This record gives sequence, C-alpha cells and structure tokens, in this order.
Amino acid sequence: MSTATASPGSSSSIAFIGGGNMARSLVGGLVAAGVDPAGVRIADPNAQAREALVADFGVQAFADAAEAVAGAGTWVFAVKPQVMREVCAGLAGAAQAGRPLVVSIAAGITSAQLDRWLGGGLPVVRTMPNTPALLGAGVTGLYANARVDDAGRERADRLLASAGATVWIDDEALMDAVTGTSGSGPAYVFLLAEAMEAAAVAEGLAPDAARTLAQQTLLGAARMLTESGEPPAELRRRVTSPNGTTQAAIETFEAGGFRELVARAVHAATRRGGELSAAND
Ligand SMILES: NC(=O)C1=CN([C@@H]2O[C@H](COP(=O)(O)OP(=O)(O)OC[C@H]3O[C@@H](n4cnc5c(N)ncnc54)[C@H](O)[C@@H]3O)[C@@H](O)[C@H]2O)C=CC1
Ligand SMILES: O=C(O)[C@@H]1CCC=N1
Repeated sequence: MSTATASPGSSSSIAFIGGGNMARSLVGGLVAAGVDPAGVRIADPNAQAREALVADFGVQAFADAAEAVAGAGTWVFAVKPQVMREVCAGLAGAAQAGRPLVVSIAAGITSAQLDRWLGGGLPVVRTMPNTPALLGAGVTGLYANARVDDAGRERADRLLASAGATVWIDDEALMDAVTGTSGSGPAYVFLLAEAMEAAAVAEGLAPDAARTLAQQTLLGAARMLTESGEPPAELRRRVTSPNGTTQAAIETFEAGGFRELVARAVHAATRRGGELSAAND
C-alpha cells in the first residue's frame, strides 16, 4: 500500500475490524508509510478507541463492522480470538458478496476457521505481528491459504511491511511457533528488563540508574544483533573474558537451566495458540 490514494469504498481501501492495541500499531505504520488515511476504515464498538484513531491518524471509524467493511478490498481482523467466530459470522454475507482479501492477526485462529466462519471460498492470510510494529520495528509471520494469488500475497506483505520485517511461513502448523517466538517475544525481553533492573537495585544501584543501565544495554545489544551480521554466540563470546565477570554470570544462567527455561516458555506459548484455536471453534 506504499502510496495508495484509496478513497472510501474503493477496493483498495482497507478495513480493520477491531481498533485496539495491535490495530493501532498497524494503522500508525500504514499512515507513516504514506497510505491515505481516508482509505482506512476501522470498526470498534469502543467510542473512545474510535475517537482516538480518528484524531491521531485521520482514518474513518465506525461502530458497526458492516459499515467499515463496505467496499473495502482488504479486511484485517484484529479482534481477540475469543470473539472472532461471532464477529466473522456477522460479516459472512458481506464477505461472500464482496470477496475481500481476508487478513487476520489473531493468535491461534486458523485460516480454515476464518474461511469457514466467513462462508467459505475466500483468500485468507493468517499473520502474527508484534507490538514493536508501533515503531516500524516489528516482525510479522504470514501464511496464505491456497486461494491467495500473487497479488494478494503482495497486498498482505505491503500491509504488514509498514510495521517492520515480514517472514512467510509455508506450513500453517508453524504459525503457533511464530506466535510463541516473536508475537509474544517482546514480553520476554521486557521481563528480562524488569529482572535486570530489580537485580541492579538489589546490588545497591539507584532505581533510575538501574533502569537506564538495563534499557540501554538491551537497546545496544539488540542493535549489535541486527546490525553486526554476527551470530549471537559470537557476540556473547566477545563480551566474555576468560575467568571474568561475564563468565561468572553466564555459568550461573547455564547452571540454572536458562536455555531449557526459554524453550519451555516458547513451547507453552506455542501450545496455547493451538488451545485458543480449539477453545474458540
Ligand atoms: N497485543 C499483542 O502483542 C498482539 C496481539 N495480536 C492479536 O491481535 C488481536 C487484538 O489484540 P489487541 O489489539 O492486543 O487487543 P485489544 O483488546 O487492544 O483490541 C481488540 C479490540 O477489538 C474491539 N472489539 C471487540 N469486539 C469487537 C467487534 N465485535 N467488532 C469490532 N471490534 C471489536 C475491542 O473494543 C478492542 O478495541 C488478538 O487477536 C491478538 O491475538 C497479535 C500479535 C501481537
Ligand atoms: O498474548 C497474546 O495472546 C497475544 C498474541 C501474541 C502477543 N499477544
């Protein structure tokens, strides 16, 4: 959607069903990327959320999802997995009439479920973005069902690329692992930040100093990871002087089962994705 000048109702306009945290991040990315906000139509029952989206981005907002999707060529489903079935059922007639490209960002919910709930036979792209999308620094995994053609893939890719990097996944069964890795992943880093800050305070540092030290360390390390072209193990090796301070810390992490704990956490999130699919079918 790089510099689209979509007018409301034209097939190049985009409808968001759900205008919460993630939709807000994606809409911010689209508008920053040059998409005409007049062609972005958002449905949300929450009046405050609607007003904020209109004020902040100049998009159109509707209480009624059917009004938001009218004439839109791409429908982005951004409601919670728990209400997805009901929301889709309410739009099935319009979906069958309009044959939009369906894009979902919901955890767990499969492309087959979305297609079935919307009446069947539709091109569906199941995606999993993450909250750094707000800064254009997100990453999104995408899976397309067999009905999505090259133009549909391109449209979905452009939509999510305004939020950061995109990674296409061929096997939909792996989308729950994407959720467990990058969808939920920012929270793992925030937990590490909390733990580092608390540990620094416990060692006697002032809270504001502890926060700055932890935050800048994570920022600097993340930039080295993405900008140096070096694998993480090599970057770690360069910090770790023989018998030095880092070695003492890393040995403590390893003895405590850090890697296994991360693997268990990612697995729990991955498994929860499957449960969300089954529980809301
Ligand atoms: N928060 C995150 O880090 C990520 C969330 N997701 C997925 O994004 C989806 C939305 O999550 P959030 O934005 O975090 O939740 P949220 O609660 O901030 O947003 C959901 C929005 O849907 C609205 N809504 C409820 N019923 C509706 C209806 N019938 N029609 C239209 N809108 C309706 C709510 O008023 C709310 O504003 C979920 O499916 C989640 O799995 C995906 C990737 C990351
Ligand atoms: O916690 C969740 O279910 C959503 C999906 C990925 C991030 N947040």
